[in-house]
Amino acid sequence: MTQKNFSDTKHWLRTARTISEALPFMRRYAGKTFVVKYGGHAMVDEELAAIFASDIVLMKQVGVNPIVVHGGGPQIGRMLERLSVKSEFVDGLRITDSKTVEVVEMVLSGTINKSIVSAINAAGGRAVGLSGKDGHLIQAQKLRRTTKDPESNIEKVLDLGFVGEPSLIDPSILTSLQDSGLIPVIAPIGIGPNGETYNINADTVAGAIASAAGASRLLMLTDVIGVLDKAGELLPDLNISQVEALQADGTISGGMIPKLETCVKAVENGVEASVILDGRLPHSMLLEIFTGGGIGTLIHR
Ligand SMILES: Nc1ncnc2c1ncn2[C@@H]1O[C@H](COP(=O)(O)OP(=O)(O)O)[C@@H](O)[C@H]1O
Ligand SMILES: CC(=O)N[C@@H](CCC(=O)OP(=O)(O)O)C(=O)O
Repeated sequence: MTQKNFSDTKHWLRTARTISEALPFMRRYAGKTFVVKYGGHAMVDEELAAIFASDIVLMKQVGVNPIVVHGGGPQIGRMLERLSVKSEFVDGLRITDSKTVEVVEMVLSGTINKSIVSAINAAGGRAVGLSGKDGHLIQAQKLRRTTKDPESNIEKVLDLGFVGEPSLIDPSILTSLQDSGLIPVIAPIGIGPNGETYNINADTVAGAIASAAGASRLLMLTDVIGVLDKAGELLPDLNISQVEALQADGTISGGMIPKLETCVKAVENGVEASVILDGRLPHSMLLEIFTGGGIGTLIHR
C-alpha cells in the first residue's frame, strides 16, 4: 500500500467510525419528534441554508420527525426600513402596529417560509409551509406584558399592539403531514378570536409547538455558541433554577430572554430537553443529535 493510499484509508476509517457511532443515537431518536427553531440570525447565507436543509432531510431519512419553526427578525427589520416604518423592541419583542403586522406576515409567511420549504425540497425532502392560520394550528391572543417602574415599584401594562401569544395549539395538521412523510415548516403567525393577525415571537411558537406535539427535543438555532456567562464563557448545561438566577442577575438580555423562558416552559411541559446552539456552525444539529459531543447549552429539569 502506498503512503497516500494508507492516509486515504485512515481518513475513510474515521468517517466510517463516525457514521457507526451515530447508530445508537439514530435508534434512540427514531420515531421521536424534534422541533427545530431556525432563527433569523442563523440564516446567514445560502450555503449554510442548504446545509441546514439537508440536515433536516437527513433527520427525516433516519426516522426522526423534524418540525421547523422559523423566525426572521432581521429580515423583517430590513423590510420595515425599506418601507420607512420605524420599529422598536421591548424585552426582545417587536412593538407591532397594524402596518407592521402586515409586513411581518408578508416576510415570515411569504419570503422566508417559502425559501426554507424550497431549500428542504431541493435537498430531497418534502416540506410543506404553513403559518398558525393553517388548519387551526395556532389560535392566539394579545400578549399581556407588564413592567415594574424601578423607582415607585408600580406595575404598568405595556401595549405591544398586535404581539400575540398562543392560546390554543391544534397539532393535528402536523400529525397528518408527518404521517404522509412531509416536513412541516411553520411561520410564527397566529390568528385571534376575531380573525386578527398576531405577530408571535418565533421562540415562543417553537416552544408551544414542541409541548403540544409531545416533542422529545427543542433545538434553538441562533447566532451565538449558546448561553454565555458574565465573562463570555459558554454555559454547557443549565437546570431551571440556574436559568432563573441568570435572569435575575441580568446575565441575559434582549432576544435571549424569550428564548430561555421558552426553553424552561418546554421542559416544564414535558419536552425532555431544550438546546440553544450555534446555527452559524455547519451541521451543528447533526453534531448535537447524532454524536456524543453535545454542543451549545442544554436546558433540562
Ligand atoms: N447571556 C447571553 N448569552 C448569549 N447570548 C445573549 C446573552 N444575553 C443576550 N444575548 C443575545 O441574544 C441573542 C440571541 O437572541 P436573538 O437575537 O433573538 O436570536 P434569534 O434571532 O436567533 O432568535 C444573541 O445574539 C445575543 O446578542
Ligand atoms: C413579537 C416579535 O418580536 N416577533 C418577531 C417574529 C420573528 C422572530 O421571532 O424572529 P427571530 O427568531 O429571528 O428573532 C419579530 O417581529 O421580529
